[in-house]
Amino acid sequence: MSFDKVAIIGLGLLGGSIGLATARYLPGVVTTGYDADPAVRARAAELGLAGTICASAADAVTDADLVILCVPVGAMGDAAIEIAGALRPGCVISDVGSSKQSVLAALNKALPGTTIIPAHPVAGTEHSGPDAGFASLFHSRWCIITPPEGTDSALVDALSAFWSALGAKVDVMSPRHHDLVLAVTSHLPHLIAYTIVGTASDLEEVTRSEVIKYSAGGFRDFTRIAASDPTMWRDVFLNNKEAVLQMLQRFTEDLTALQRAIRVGDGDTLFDHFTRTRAIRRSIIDEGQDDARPDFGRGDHED
Ligand SMILES: NC(=O)c1ccc[n+]([C@@H]2O[C@H](COP(=O)([O-])OP(=O)(O)OC[C@H]3O[C@@H](n4cnc5c(N)ncnc54)[C@H](O)[C@@H]3O)[C@@H](O)[C@H]2O)c1
Ligand SMILES: O=C(O)C(=O)C[C@]1(C(=O)O)C=C[C@@H](O)C=C1
Repeated sequence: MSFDKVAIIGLGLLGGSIGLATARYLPGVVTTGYDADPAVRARAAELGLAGTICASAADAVTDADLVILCVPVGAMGDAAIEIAGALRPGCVISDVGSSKQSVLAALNKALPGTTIIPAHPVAGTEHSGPDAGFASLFHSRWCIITPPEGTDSALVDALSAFWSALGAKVDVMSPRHHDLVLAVTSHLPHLIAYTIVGTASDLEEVTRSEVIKYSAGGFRDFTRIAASDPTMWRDVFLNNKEAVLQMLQRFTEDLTALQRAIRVGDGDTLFDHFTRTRAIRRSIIDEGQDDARPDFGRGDHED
């Protein structure tokens, strides 16, 4: 089976990119879109982010066989409540949220008896809004599908095929495991970036203009991440609290160990640690997981 009519709720970076990618790679699929913000709906219509931009969420989902919620994770429940009475029988509900356990719980609560198959394309940039979307966002990126136990495998296969058609590589895992893995690979790095950029801007002996003027490679990369959408990331931390706190505890212990090595002049510990982390970076590149596109994530891309 495959999905012929896809409704996209939330037309920012992710929703817009899904609409553009569907038009490009699945031209036979009909798309509808809705965003709670009228200005976003108007811009989405100008940019052609979906075939039809609807005036209500209920209108957008009426004929859909797949609905993808592309709103901040804290807004998933409300977005689902808005479409509850308008879904046609057999419609599959999915999403793109960065955390999965709380989203699944919110969707189950709002849409009892509906087939819910959460997903998370691990692809994005620090930009948000309808102008940030582009069709190639998902190329060679992982999309993690987290079906609840007992989900019809034909529907999971159909959702996998949809994401593969948009260029993604698909993996399936439990919502709980997803949240633990992403806590260390995505959520903690964002928290660290938000912290270090804030720390640098609060220093008394180093002026803010010096921080901006002398921000060489390392700090500059942190500022890119720290420019990510505040609403999205507030919601991620509030919704993946336990896994993030678990990883943060472990990180703090490891940071303290390196702090001690610096204080006591233990060069071997520092050297061994840096050698191990360099090997991890090299294996990411060997697996083709590095951004192949020059300047990807800095606002420039091939579209
Ligand atoms: N930005 C990334 O890098 C990235 C990557 C992967 C997944 N995600 C996830 O994708 C989701 C969307 O993120 P984004 O970057 O596209 O955000 P975005 O800010 O670009 O777009 C979100 C849109 O949702 C709309 N919205 C909010 N509440 C709504 C509601 N109840 N009904 C309809 N529309 C509503 C907003 O008006 C906004 O236009 C989030 O859950 C995020 O965690 C983001
Ligand atoms: O490249 C970036 O700007 C991102 O932060 C993208 C990123 C990530 O951490 O990898 C951010 C959040 C998402 O849920 C998925 C992808």
